[in-house]
Amino acid sequence: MTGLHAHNLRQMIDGRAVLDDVSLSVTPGEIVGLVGPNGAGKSTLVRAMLGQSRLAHGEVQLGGQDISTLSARERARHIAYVPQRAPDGFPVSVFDTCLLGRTPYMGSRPARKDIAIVEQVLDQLQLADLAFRTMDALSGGERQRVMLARALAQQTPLIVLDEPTSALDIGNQLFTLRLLADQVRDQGIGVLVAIHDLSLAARFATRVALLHRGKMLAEGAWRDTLTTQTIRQSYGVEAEFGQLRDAPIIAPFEVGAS
Ligand SMILES: Nc1ncnc2c1ncn2[C@@H]1O[C@H](COP(=O)(O)OP(=O)(O)OP(=O)(O)O)[C@@H](O)[C@H]1O
Repeated sequence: MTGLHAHNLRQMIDGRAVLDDVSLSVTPGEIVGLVGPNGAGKSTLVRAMLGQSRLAHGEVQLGGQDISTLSARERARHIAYVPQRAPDGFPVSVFDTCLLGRTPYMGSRPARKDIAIVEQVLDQLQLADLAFRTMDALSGGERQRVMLARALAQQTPLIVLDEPTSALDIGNQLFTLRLLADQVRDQGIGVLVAIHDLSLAARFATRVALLHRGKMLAEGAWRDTLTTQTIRQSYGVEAEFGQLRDAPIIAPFEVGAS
């Protein structure tokens, strides 16, 4: 059971279509970058793809099965989710928060293997020094990195992340995207990441999907998806394109272009 496929999703909120005939897939070995302006429907689509939404139309399939027919435990063995906002104010240690990622595999208590995996992930994310701090005693960026650690500890073939770099400094943004790219290359996992930074999306995503007002405006290689015209239409800005070393740079210049 691997690929995640959303077919023709339509979701209504207060009589308005917040997702309108949206299809999107993520399969092992790729990073799909989901971009679009505020309110475009990225988080709504992410939640729908996790099987958490009531849809007016369409279906989400995980490995060919309707995701809504799978138990929470089955889903959690296949998809790890990093939410947009890490919950704050709960006095649980970083270590125990990451251990929650092992829940889909655990009985009533963690096995030695679960502990070892959490230790390894905390080392990998350079969070070992914070392991016994409680989540409510962390900065916003630290909490966000712990949520990523929890997802990695889940060891799933798919990871879905909703703006995992929004609270991170530039070093940790790069570290996070590189780490995801390495996991895709070395472990063959599939990643769906909603992200605002178009340069990072273009640089790290194997495919980019641009959502605008609940519809999929463009999807494919970043050069085809993120064009002067699609950025103008969706974000209302004039963007300039450049390249530094091998990295594409997409910078907004003028507002009010739509
Ligand atoms: N519970 C709700 N009640 C009413 N409207 C909602 C609700 N949840 C989401 N919406 C609306 O649905 C639309 C899509 O929201 P969503 O959070 O998916 O956007 P987004 O692309 O993730 O935005 P952002 O980049 O700001 O995080 C928005 O117009 C939002 O106001």
